[in-house]
Amino acid sequence: MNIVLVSYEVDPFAKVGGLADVVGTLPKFLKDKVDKISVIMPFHKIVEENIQKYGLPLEKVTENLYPFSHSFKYPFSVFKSHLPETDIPIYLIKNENLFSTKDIYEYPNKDHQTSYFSDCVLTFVKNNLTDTEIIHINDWQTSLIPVYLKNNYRDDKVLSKISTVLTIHNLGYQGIFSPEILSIAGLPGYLYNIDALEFFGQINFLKGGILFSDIINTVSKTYAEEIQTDEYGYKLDGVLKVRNDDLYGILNGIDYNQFDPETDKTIPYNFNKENLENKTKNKLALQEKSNLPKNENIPVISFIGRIVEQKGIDLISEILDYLTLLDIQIVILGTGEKRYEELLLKYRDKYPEKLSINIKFDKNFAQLIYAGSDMFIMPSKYEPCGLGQMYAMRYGTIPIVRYTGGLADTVKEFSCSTYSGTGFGFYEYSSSNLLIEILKAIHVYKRNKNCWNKLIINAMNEDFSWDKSADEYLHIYKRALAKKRF
Ligand SMILES: Nc1ncnc2c1ncn2[C@@H]1O[C@H](COP(=O)(O)OP(=O)(O)O[C@H]2O[C@H](CO)[C@@H](O)[C@H](O)[C@H]2O)[C@@H](O)[C@H]1O
Repeated sequence: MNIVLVSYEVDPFAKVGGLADVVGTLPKFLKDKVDKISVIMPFHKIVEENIQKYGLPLEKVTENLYPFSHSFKYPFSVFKSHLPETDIPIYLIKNENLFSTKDIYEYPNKDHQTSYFSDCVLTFVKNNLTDTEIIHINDWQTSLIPVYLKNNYRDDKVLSKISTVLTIHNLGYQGIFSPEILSIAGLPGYLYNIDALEFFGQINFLKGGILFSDIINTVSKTYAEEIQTDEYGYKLDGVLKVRNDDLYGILNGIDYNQFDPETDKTIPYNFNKENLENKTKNKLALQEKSNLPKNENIPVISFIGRIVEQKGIDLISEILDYLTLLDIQIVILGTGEKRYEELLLKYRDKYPEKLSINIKFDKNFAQLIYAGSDMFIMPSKYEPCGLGQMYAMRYGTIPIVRYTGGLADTVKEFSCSTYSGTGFGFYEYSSSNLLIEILKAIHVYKRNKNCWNKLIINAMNEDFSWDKSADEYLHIYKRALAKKRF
């Protein structure tokens, strides 16, 4: 089986969120189960910096290629590196003008950029990766690939043989643009049709991915169900229901080798279940780095993520005034919507002894937070899978979540009477529910140390490694090969 994964983000070449972790890790776990696996992504500006930072190789594979169908007849070149500590090739598609922004999602005409990229991928595959059997695309940015395949290249000797799998990491982002994009992208006008890419008078790239991919999956079982409902479907629930037979939910894993508190070189003190004193030392280091008073008895509650409504940031901001009355400290790391960033910074100025607000992207600081906090909050409005809660548990930090999507599939409600479970959670999306769960957790932390320590052990005993999920991907790849939709 020869597989090519295509993504806009791949860790460590370019990372904004969880998509990069998944595409940067999954191939490592599939490598020994398939004949060949490679990854393709855009050569974003940040990639050059990260290649140097991580000491990765870079060689030019080809240049002066032009996309077959796209109306932008700009040449592109392809460079090759590999995923760290593996021989898995990653091909980087380079065009000076289209992938030049500092932030990878900053380019003003994203429809031009992503459609150009999608057609370049297929041009490169046809020229250089002719034995490809499956293209595994991720999210709306790469969703035109199956659309090109099933419409423009259905008679092509190489490309017509390829099956496609689409992973939806977040249905909230769909790539909706004006209909002119069809002719710019060199796609047939008949696709402006309710049974194809038309979506309330516009063109929806993700809808194209859903309709034209052979198999679709999302990143947890619960989210796969939720997106078929009006509440979570973002107006694509009907289309997803049509594809219900080909829709799977496969929980993401995390890289247990890279994210291991016993060996992680990015944290000051390594620890394990038998040596939790070192977790406390990380807590003191975290307090120092966060400019908070150093005191191991004050519970530290953290949040890491994109500061957007999806992550329940509105709930957090609603209760900050109340939380600061308690004997706790809060550390927030993230970037996102300006209005929330500014609001959080205002609170930080009001309560500098209690709140540490860090508006930046910093992978090493994130590791210190996972290792040094006591509790990790993720009160998401919706959460396809969520990786933060898994990293937190791996580092003995107790998740407090809203039971939705992957959070419902990974966090088990803790009970002090049976000493079972791994965290705390609530169902109805409200700030008072979040507050109640935080208060419950603080109560256990302060009043019942035995119970809290058991909770830490339970969380650290969970297994979210990729092995099982990689087998499930193998299964859907086989199905995709068997089931080509024409
Ligand atoms: N400021 C910052 N500094 C350092 N690190 C930061 C950071 N902000 C975020 N991160 C890191 O980015 C990742 C976020 O991953 P998540 O899965 O929690 O959310 P995201 O919404 O991006 O992903 C989407 O895709 C993934 C993958 O499928 C799904 O799990 C998820 O539900 C879906 O919303 C984590 O590794 C986190 O540590």
